Amino acid sequence: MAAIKVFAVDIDGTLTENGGGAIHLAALAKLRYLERLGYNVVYVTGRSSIEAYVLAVFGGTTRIAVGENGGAITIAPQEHKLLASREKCMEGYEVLKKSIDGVQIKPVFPRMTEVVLLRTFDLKEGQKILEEHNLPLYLSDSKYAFHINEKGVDKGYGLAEALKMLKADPEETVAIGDSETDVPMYGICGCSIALGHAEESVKKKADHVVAGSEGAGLAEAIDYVAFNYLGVKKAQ
Ligand SMILES: O=C(O)COP(=O)(O)O
Ligand SMILES: [Mg+2]
Repeated sequence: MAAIKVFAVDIDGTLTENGGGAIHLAALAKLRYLERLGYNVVYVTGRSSIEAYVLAVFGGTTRIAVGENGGAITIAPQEHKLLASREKCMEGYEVLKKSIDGVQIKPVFPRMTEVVLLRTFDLKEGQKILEEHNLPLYLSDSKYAFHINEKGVDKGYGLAEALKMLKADPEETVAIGDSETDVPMYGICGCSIALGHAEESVKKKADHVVAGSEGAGLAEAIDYVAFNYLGVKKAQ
């Protein structure tokens, strides 16, 4: 593993204590400390990139925020790098709405490159319908929402763009998350960690799994990296 420079951190279920979004403060304190030590802590989330950017500002971490499941990167209040088209994703939404009952937009903060839906229908059935209509889109489940994104646009793609801005390499990056939407990050990073409540299919794709969940699991993951990759000695 190359020397670590960046921590790519998911938000919901990883930094937050519950589905309601409450931040695990001990984990946030550790992230801010990592930033003080000179590491870059970058949020990579299905939330809006603006929410993640604001969290980075108030939390004291790197002000490059990957949101919308990799479709949007916010680097300043008025500066966003858009990696996908919301219009194309809206086409998929219109098709799904006509084909399946219960397809509803989730009332989240505005999105620039994707569509966010309530988890109120069968995801596999939805994906089948997108394929039947030859739409270059895919559905994913962060456990907090369903996302319609353009094929090829995922957290790994968005993180890779953010790392270019930091002049950092994926090999020098640790990815920490809790759901299937984090797996594309695992695939490109030098070290990947899944939290304890993640599904087996997600844990299998990670280099390491911690016991703790939501927030506490992130704090445990940071300790794991510190002791195993940053040369920090465990107190005897
Ligand atoms: O899907 C969302 O809205 C948020 O999920 P994430 O922060 O776990 O990616
Ligand atoms: Mg998550």
